Amino acid sequence: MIDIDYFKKVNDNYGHQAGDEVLRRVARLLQECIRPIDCAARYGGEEFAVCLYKMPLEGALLVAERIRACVEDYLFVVKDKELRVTVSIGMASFPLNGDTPESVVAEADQVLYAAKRAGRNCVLQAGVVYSGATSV
Ligand SMILES: Nc1nc2c(ncn2[C@@H]2O[C@H](COP(=O)(O)OP(=O)(O)OP(=O)(O)O)[C@@H](O)[C@H]2O)c(=O)[nH]1
Repeated sequence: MIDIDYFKKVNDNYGHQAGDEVLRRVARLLQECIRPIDCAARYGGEEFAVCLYKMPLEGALLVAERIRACVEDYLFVVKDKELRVTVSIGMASFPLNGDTPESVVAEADQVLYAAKRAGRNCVLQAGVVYSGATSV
């Protein structure tokens, strides 16, 4: 699960249409970071879900870190204004962290909120320290 950090500030500072454009651009960045067989979807609001098919955990962590860094490095240009955003990412693996789609998503959501509490702009997987963030 992937959530844009402090997205309310984007709306407040640049307007709702700029926020919409950032959402569209983040969606495209996600697509560019995954394989055609994988799936990226908007889950709601400023939250996205990425499903990596038959991906070992080490590989999934690399993809998640690539997504985090890709968004961090991207310069968004909206109505002649430049802005940057970051994302927090919570990872869960099937069947390690849940044996149904619902339980894996719920676990990823929990870890995502731990990533927010850990300071944002980081990738967390339950029990794994990554990107300098605090472990859950
Ligand atoms: N422009 C735009 N804004 C949206 C859309 N859906 C949700 N939002 C906004 O996303 C913002 C989410 O704000 P919060 O839930 O407070 O989270 P945040 O500001 O991203 O802060 P953290 O998640 O805690 O880092 C709200 O201001 C919503 O109005 C959308 O489709 N377009």
